[in-house]
Amino acid sequence: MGAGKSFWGKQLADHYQLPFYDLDEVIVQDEAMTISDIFANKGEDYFRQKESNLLRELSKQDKFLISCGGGTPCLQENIDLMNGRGVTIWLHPSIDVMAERLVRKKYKRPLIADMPDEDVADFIERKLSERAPFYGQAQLIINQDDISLDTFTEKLADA
Ligand SMILES: Nc1ncnc2c1ncn2[C@@H]1O[C@H](COP(=O)(O)OP(=O)(O)OP(=O)(O)O)[C@@H](O)[C@H]1O
Ligand SMILES: O=C(O)C1=C[C@@H](O)[C@@H](O)[C@H](O)C1
Ligand SMILES: [Mg+2]
Repeated sequence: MGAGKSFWGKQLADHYQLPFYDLDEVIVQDEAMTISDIFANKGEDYFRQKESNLLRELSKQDKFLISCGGGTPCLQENIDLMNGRGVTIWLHPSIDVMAERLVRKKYKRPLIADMPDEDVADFIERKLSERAPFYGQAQLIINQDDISLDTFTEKLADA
């Protein structure tokens, strides 16, 4: 959450002229509901199932770029699918940078929407340590705060 997947995914897809899918946005359009409303009305399990189904569906295409959701890779079959279909990148800025971004857009993220601002950094740290075994299976890791499109294109050229 707040790592910059949606922010950079769109720019990278434009750069490489690839069809772009922000998985969260695809879910929102398909359900005609915000993510917060899906969590509240249909539950997280429903969201996770939908997320996995749509990932599988979108991955049938030839060339594409997906910005997944923060929880998408945390199901082994999802990270296996992503690694099998292409290049995966773990965007891993510092916790402080992510917390600062998320506090501004908390309402969009049901996992933190009702959390006091001062608790967000601890929550991210906890989530990251739970999720690192999955995120760490990505083929490339970008763990700097100041990055540009060149940061990606240089890494991808070597991939
Ligand atoms: N390098 C950056 N410079 C400035 N703003 C940024 C940068 N990266 C991300 N942001 C902003 O930070 C916020 C969070 O980024 P973004 O939505 O891309 O995260 P995400 O990884 O897609 O999170 P989620 O897992 O919740 O979908 C957005 O408002 C985005 O515009
Ligand atoms: O980190 C997460 O579990 C989430 C991140 C967002 O991308 C959304 O998929 C949703 O808010 C859940
Ligand atoms: Mg996103």
